[in-house]
Amino acid sequence: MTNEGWADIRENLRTRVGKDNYITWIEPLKLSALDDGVASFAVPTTFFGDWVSRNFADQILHQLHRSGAAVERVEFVLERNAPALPKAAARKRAPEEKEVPGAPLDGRFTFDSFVVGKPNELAHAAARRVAEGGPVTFNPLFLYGGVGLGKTHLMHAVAHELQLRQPDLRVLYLSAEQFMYRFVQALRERQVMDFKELFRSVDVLMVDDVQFIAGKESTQEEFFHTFNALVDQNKQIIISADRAPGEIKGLEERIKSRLQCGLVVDLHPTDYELRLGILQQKAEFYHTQYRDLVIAPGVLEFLAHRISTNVRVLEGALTRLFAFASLVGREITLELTQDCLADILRASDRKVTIEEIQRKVAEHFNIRLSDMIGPKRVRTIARPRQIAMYLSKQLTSRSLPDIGRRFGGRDHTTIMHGVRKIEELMTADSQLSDDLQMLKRLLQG
Ligand SMILES: Nc1ncnc2c1ncn2[C@@H]1O[C@H](COP(=O)(O)OP(=O)(O)OP(=O)(O)O)[C@@H](O)[C@H]1O
Repeated sequence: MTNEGWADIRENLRTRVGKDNYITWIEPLKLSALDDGVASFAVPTTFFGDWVSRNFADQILHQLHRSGAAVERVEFVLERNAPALPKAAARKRAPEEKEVPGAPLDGRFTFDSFVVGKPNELAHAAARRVAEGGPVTFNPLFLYGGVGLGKTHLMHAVAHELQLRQPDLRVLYLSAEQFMYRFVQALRERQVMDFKELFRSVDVLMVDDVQFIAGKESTQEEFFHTFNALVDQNKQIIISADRAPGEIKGLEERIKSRLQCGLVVDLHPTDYELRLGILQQKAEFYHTQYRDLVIAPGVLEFLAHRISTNVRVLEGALTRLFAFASLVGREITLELTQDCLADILRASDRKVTIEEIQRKVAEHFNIRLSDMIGPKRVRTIARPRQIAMYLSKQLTSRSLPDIGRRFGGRDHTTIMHGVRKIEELMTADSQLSDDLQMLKRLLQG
């Protein structure tokens, strides 16, 4: 195989790893040798080689296999050490194949790089089961959870794994938005039959962020038929959304009920241990990149504690921290972390809302949420209401009139009275002060 042959194969990787990854990591690779089943690629730096090896080696190998090359292993060698490829090497043509035109998969989103903890263990186990590619046991697998909790990561991991285990499987991953876009395009170009045929011919269909089609009638209709056709053929479907099927407003009832037919699992917000695990994994990786950087004890723990919004923010913070520390050539201390990430840390300070406070307090005292804003004056209701007023003053930056408005339009003097009452009682009543401590802990995460 020549570098020209490699260039053809490389093109197939473009759709799999995404444009950005392709330009950064795949395009610069030069095939330098193909001997004894080992394909050697010349890379500009050791870090570059490490990264490509960790993230894309499997896919490169897979594509080489598909092209018919007799390769068992790929390796990445520094450019200056790399042997030159003989110019006259034979070239094998890639067999004609009908590709399933899905969205690109991110090569970094694999099961290996997914850290499992209590909040995501069920979703991970379900995704793993599907990735094994055995008989379809639950259809669809419906994954849901808040922003940046790993839904897309898990879906891509399933797709990678399936493609590795069963290269001939037609796996189609795309977002609901892309599904709609393609459908509209097919309508416009009068190619709806082709569209239907394509979507009904896949073995595994993955649709990310399905909430997007809520309220879009004809797209929903088409999605419904595609869904049914695939389920009828016993083809696996994986769907993700930001909330449970029943809670997606604007989604037709018949779709909601179909989506609930299989296994519905949620990714819970991360807990401290999971965040720390993710940070440790990423830091370990960065160490291979910035070998001289020292990270002081306690820094990762500090970040895991302070940044509880989502994993994407956590990752961004660590990337910035390592890049910054390597630029200034200093140890990553707590102080440097606080300086470098001041904006992220500020934005991540947990913001508690009055509604959340009312809900938690109502739950804690076993009263109705509506009583928080209602007129009842009996003590069993009035006292929790005052506690909620007190916590609203303490934990949010809202003014008294503003808090009053959220407590059923009460006057700011009523709120002030409530706050003072609790301050007074709290010094003498240890039960009350325990309740307050616990509620604060619950609310502040
Ligand atoms: N458990 C985990 N282990 C390692 N990385 C994770 C984990 N969970 C999330 N991430 C990382 O966090 C980032 C965001 O994850 P992902 O894109 O999968 O989120 P999402 O749930 O699809 O969010 P959105 O709803 O915004 O699309 C990714 O870089 C992903 O690799």
